[in-house]
Amino acid sequence: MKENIQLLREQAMKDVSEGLAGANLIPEETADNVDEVKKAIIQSIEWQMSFDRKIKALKSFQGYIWKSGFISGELETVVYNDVIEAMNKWKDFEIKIFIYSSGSVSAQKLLFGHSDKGNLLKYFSGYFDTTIGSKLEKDSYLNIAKHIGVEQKDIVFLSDNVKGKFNYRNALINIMI
Ligand SMILES: CSCCC(=O)C(=O)COP(=O)(O)O
Repeated sequence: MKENIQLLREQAMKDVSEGLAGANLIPEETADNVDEVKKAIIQSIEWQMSFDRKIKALKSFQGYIWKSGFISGELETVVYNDVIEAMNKWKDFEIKIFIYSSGSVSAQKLLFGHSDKGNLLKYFSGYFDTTIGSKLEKDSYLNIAKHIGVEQKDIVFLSDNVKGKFNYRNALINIMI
């Protein structure tokens, strides 16, 4: 936990020094400022979440919270019925499903392993996170294609990213938003 808070603190210092509007510092903890530190951490996390920031400090903290939340049963992923129908259909057609997310592989497994439709990990043939490369880099998509041994033209990348910034557009894979 302390390491995750330190990452958030360092990120906050960077954000404040770069003059990002809304960024706040997280003070070092002492015997008499515990509540102030807690408040600053919550404020910083909420600010980062408000624009869905994909950065290490936030994702590490997310992984920490998710681990305790999903394992204790306090958290459960809600999955629409048609997702299960689609994945069953793809399985029947022997279409392999992989995940590539800014969330860490361990976070992906927690999320899909603890859903209201049960453990969904059986549907996935592999997991990728930004250790393969940033989602903004074309090479990440090419590396994934290499890893899974499938030609780019035979891959369909499903995304909710409507900004179209990601370089999968140049990686010659098919995209569905
Ligand atoms: C799938 S586990 C983590 C989900 C998450 O925190 C997230 O930011 C999703 O980012 P993505 O790159 O998959 O859009």
